[in-house]
Amino acid sequence: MAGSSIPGGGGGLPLFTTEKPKRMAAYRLFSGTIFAGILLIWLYRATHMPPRHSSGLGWRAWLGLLVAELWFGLYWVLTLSVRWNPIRRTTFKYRLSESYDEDQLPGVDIFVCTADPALEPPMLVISTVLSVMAYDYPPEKLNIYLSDDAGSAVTFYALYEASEFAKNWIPFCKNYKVEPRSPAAYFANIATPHDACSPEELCRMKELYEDLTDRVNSVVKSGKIPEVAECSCRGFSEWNGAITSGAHPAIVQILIDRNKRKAVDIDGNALPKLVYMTREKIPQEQHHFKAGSLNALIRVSSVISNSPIIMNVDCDMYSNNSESIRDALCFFLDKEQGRDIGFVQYPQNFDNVVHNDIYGNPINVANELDHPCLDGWGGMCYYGTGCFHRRETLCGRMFSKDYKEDWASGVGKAEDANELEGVSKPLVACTYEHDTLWGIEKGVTYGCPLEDVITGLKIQCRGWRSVYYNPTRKGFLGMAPTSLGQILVQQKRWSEGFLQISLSKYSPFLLGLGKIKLGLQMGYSVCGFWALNSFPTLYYVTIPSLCFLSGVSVFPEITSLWCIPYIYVLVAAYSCSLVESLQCGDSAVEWWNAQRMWLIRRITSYLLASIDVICGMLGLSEFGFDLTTKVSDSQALERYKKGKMEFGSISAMFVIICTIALLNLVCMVLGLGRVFWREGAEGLGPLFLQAALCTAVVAINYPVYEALFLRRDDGRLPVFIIPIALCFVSSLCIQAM
Ligand SMILES: O=c1ccn([C@@H]2O[C@H](COP(=O)(O)OP(=O)(O)O[C@H]3O[C@H](CO)[C@@H](O)[C@H](O)[C@H]3O)[C@@H](O)[C@H]2O)c(=O)[nH]1
Ligand SMILES: [Mn+2]
Repeated sequence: MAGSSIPGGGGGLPLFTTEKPKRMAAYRLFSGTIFAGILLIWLYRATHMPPRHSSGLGWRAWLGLLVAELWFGLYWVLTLSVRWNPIRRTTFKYRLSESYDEDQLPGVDIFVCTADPALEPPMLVISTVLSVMAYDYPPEKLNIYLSDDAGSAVTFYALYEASEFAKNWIPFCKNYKVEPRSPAAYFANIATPHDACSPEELCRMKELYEDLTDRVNSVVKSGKIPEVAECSCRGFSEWNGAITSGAHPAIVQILIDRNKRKAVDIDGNALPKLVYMTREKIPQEQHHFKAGSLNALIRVSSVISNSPIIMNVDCDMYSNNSESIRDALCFFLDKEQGRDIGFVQYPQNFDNVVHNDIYGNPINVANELDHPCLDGWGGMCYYGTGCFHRRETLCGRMFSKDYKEDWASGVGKAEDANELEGVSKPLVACTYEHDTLWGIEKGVTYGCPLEDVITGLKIQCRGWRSVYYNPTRKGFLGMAPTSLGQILVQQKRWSEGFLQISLSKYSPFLLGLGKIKLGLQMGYSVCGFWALNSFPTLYYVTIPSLCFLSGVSVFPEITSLWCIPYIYVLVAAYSCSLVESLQCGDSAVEWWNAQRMWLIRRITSYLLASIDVICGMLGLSEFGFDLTTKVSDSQALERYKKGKMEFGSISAMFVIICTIALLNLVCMVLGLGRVFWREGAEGLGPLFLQAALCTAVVAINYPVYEALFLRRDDGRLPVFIIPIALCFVSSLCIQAM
């Protein structure tokens, strides 16, 4: 069957629509007034410079603040790009099924990546695998691949158990229209049996799941594969030699093979194909982390199923909506508007964040505003998980007007599983990519901690559009890290990756010149320059406070008219941000917590990221990928639920946080004391804005003081950090006085 034999969208009707919200004019006007305020602030700074040889901090502080305020203002202009032009997409799945028979739908290859059975428990991994196996989609068209970078027999065992469990789980999901289809998530939340499902049926399923959990977890604990399993699945024989996570041969095992008679569920329906893969690893060869495994998956799947659509998820990101494939296809298969759509990205949402999360994890504003704006500029970025791609796009194809996708390609390959395994193995040998374009022009790009974003940008520069789709029932739910240390490490990886991209030849302004819209280039740069916010922010939360301590005024006096732009810009920008958060579904507390996290991230993760990028450009360091752990101990979890910040193991970043928190506390107390003691309330006039800034920094840092002085649990900050921080604080204060 040729691709062209498939008819277009619903008898000519579009398979999706795009809407623009009204009332953007008011917002744009409002932004204009803020910008006017920013201009006035710049003007004030430029025209009120204290004389050069004035005493103390005066003019040097002034100059620094000028640079900081210039940066903040320009950065704010960048952020307008992710407010200017939001759009909203709606799909029509019924039209898709009206115009395509089930057997005309394209094949879909789904990739799941895991890298460490200790940080990513096998039960978590297989729950994700089961959730994507149970998509509402013809199973003959569905192929699931698990890449295990650790080459762990235990993970393989878990996948083998999952392949057996799927025979019960998939019909259960489909018969009773269960949501979500990750068994872990489903059984964790279920209060009452599903309407259509009898209590006995539910009970039976639950028992099967509990048995599965017990078996897998006991193997995880003992590390020994049961003999029964070894006998019934020949794949285990691959683990005969000495295998470690850093050194192992290539293994490809097809666990469910549609050509086998056994590969049906308990109702006799076909099961999706299920493949386990681990790339060959030897210590002296680069393996390129997740990007490397995705490229290996692209090659292996090209010989086993070669579906025209590829979707990939992280192992902790289960499918929460069984219709996501059909939704995504509404974009690709729309005859008029779908031809140049290269990928469809779903938002990242989290399953494990609690209400009023202390880390401000809910990223509703990003999901409800920033991303729809990127989409409005024709290019949501690729976030590495929860994304549907055309295989061809991912493999480097340029968009051209006469390109026609062969949606029927790949289906029904009838080769023997043993043969396919044999053919695939050499494709994932660690030398396979030598002298090829893999990681450069083909597949996911190497050499950057944000391989996904750079890959997405390149695809857009090859002429493809991308789409952001955010349905009411979330497509995917993942796990957010719930300790401060973990979050800061993750944020460092991201901001470092973004900055690296922005300063390289792949910068959206260079690579995208003339290929993507200016708004999109700016949109990329909002995250692209995250890291550079560190220096001005650090400056802003130290120098004015130190000046306050020593009585040097660096802002206009409260009675001066020049105060108005400062107050207006601050009040307007912050109230706007609060209103946006509330509108997008965050609570006020979450907003406040997110502001704190902004400050903390900027002075820690972003700072270290900037330093690392600079060192990297000088050839002094190389990037690594610190995996985010998906397990947390039960006490830490309790503390998280109670809204206590979890500091955990000591890190240099915590020293910075404490230093800033203590510095501002000292400056606030001593500074206010000095003013009132020497000059009384009037003395505050010239220093009012500084006092307010210093007090705001103190107020937002409350959880830090709590963790330093008040808490006694294991998640608090270790006491010995206080003298270290105080050393820094006192030396700064002495210099300022
Ligand atoms: O050598 C590696 C390292 C990681 N992974 C997998 O990559 C995924 C993401 O890793 P994780 O530690 O969970 O990182 P996060 O910070 O949570 O991931 C976010 O950030 C990454 C880029 O930094 C993106 O690739 C992810 O999609 C995005 O969810 C996981 O499935 C890992 O198993 C590998 O397969 N091989
Ligand atoms: Mn993750």
